[in-house]
Amino acid sequence: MTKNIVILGASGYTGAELVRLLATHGGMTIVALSADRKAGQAMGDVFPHLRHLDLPVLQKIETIDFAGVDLVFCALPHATSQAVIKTLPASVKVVDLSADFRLRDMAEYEKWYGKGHDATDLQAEAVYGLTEFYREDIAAARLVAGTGCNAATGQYALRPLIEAGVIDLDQIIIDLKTGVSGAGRSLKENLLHAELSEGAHAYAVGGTHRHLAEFDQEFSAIAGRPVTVQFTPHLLPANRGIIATVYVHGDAQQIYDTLQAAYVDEAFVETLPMGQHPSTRHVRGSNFCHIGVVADRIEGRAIVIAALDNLTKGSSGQALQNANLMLGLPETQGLMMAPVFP
Ligand SMILES: NC(=O)C1=CN([C@@H]2O[C@H](COP(=O)(O)OP(=O)(O)OC[C@H]3O[C@@H](n4cnc5c(N)ncnc54)[C@H](OP(=O)(O)O)[C@@H]3O)[C@@H](O)[C@H]2O)C=CC1
Ligand SMILES: CC(=O)N[C@@H](CCC(=O)OP(=O)(O)O)C(=O)O
Repeated sequence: MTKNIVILGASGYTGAELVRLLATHGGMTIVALSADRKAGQAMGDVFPHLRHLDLPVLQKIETIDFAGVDLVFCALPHATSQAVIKTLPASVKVVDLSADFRLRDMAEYEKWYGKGHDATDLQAEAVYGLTEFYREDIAAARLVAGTGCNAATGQYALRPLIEAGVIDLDQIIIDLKTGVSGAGRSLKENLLHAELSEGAHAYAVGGTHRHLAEFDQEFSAIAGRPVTVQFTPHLLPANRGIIATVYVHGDAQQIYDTLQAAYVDEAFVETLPMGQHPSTRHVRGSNFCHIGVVADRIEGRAIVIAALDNLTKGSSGQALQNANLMLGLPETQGLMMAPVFP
């Protein structure tokens, strides 16, 4: 018996990526797909790369019957997500891809997202969705909050190092580059080809990116004291992929050994041999995160580089990994595809 699945926001990038992943999963059946402006259209017309699949027509959320549904992937914008999830039957498990349930401190949510939370009771039960670090809680959860894609990349590089106490907690710089699909499919002037191609630029400079709230929350919890990192994202003229170059103070070999030991049994997080470093090209379309460590020429400093695909390990792949756990399926089911290269 396969599990009955609904994808809300299926006409967006992460929703479409979920459909792509579920096409070969084998243990989940899509029973409904939602859209807003594109409701009424066939998924294969909205996304011709999915044309070969036999899929339900896109429909408005309010017309979906959730009886018999095992799990909902909610790939809606922030704020819309919480308004919808709080109306779902309590029997339905939910993996939310938005930021609505990531932050435990509601004052922090209001500070970074500009409005109060409308589902604080649900927030209190939500589990943060970075699978490798919350595995047991995720398996038992009804509601899992997918992480920010930039936030995931930085955390894979840093969490084991903060936990092991092998880096200076007050000297962490995350310099991150991301492809444009992280911004979603809606039309925005700053995402036009002419604004993006043939160049790269920083954004949210000076500690203003909302994923800092996730870094603050998670790193401070691990360290048991406030940890504030410097973080600057850059937009690349690429569709998929995130690469974070993280500057830390600590012994490079010890840093390497710590990361290697932390991830040696993980199916999706690969620590490259010491001195090698990753590329977004080698994780594209896959659920893998590659991590590399290089000693800096300055004694006592190291560079840790992490790369993943924002639409797989950074969102939809992570969401499916979590859903597998929540539904009692093998964690890697439907996710072991090799990256697309070149
Ligand atoms: N893109 C990424 O790499 C990542 C995204 N996320 C998060 O995942 C979520 C989805 O992102 P993404 O797929 O990129 O976004 P898109 O903008 O590509 O898609 C948004 C989806 O939500 C639907 N939608 C928008 N407004 C409403 C509404 N008021 N009521 C009902 N449906 C609505 C859209 O329908 P329609 O188009 O038909 O109007 C579309 O299906 C967001 O919260 C995002 O922050 C998280 C990590 C990474
Ligand atoms: C390229 C780009 O714009 N990327 C987005 C992050 C995408 C993501 O993780 O989304 P949410 O946190 O919104 O869910 C950004 O940096 O704001």
